[in-house]
Amino acid sequence: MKVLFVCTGNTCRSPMAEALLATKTTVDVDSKGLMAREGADMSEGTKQVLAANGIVFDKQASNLTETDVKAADLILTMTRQHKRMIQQQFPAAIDKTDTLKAYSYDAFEDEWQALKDAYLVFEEKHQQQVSGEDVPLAELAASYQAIETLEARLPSPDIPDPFGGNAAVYLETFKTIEAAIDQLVKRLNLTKK
Ligand SMILES: N[C@@H](Cc1ccc(OP(=O)(O)O)cc1)C(=O)O
Repeated sequence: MKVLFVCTGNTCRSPMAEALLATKTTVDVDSKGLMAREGADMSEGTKQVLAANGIVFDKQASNLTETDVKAADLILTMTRQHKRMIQQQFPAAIDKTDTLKAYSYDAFEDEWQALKDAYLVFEEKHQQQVSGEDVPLAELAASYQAIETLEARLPSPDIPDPFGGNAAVYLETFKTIEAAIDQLVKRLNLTKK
């Protein structure tokens, strides 16, 4: 199995994900950027946070190609925008592309289900009102409020770019990615090193 991580510059987030997965498991892994400067070194913050966590890793940035997309079994992006860009450029990759977080945490299943249920309740009340039934406005408002509350609680699947941030920002990004990678290892039942 081949896992491919994708971010913007291929100098911060996707190299961290690649380094972590390569250190923890025997799976075939690579990383690419969507707007990378070909040959660029990893950012200083990335080098430092990897070294501080005992990870020996080196990488030169490069851009995602059709060959990479074809060779990968699973393409995991750092944000929903990366996912959309890949799906636009390489429509054949749709079924094997997701954000790292949503895929690793199995798309936050419980939270999504609660939100779907809340939409159904709201839709039903709305339909009743449209078809002339006497639905109290407060009831309609309350079911809409429930949707907003659940949406606000839904964790974002995006991992923001630490580029230009200080060591604390890089460490936070590293921790977020490491937690997601640990989930990924469990979900895919990968062989640990
Ligand atoms: N591509 C630009 C900007 C950039 C760099 C890194 C970056 O972070 P990441 O590698 O996590 O996408 C985002 C954008 C550069 O190399 O300077």
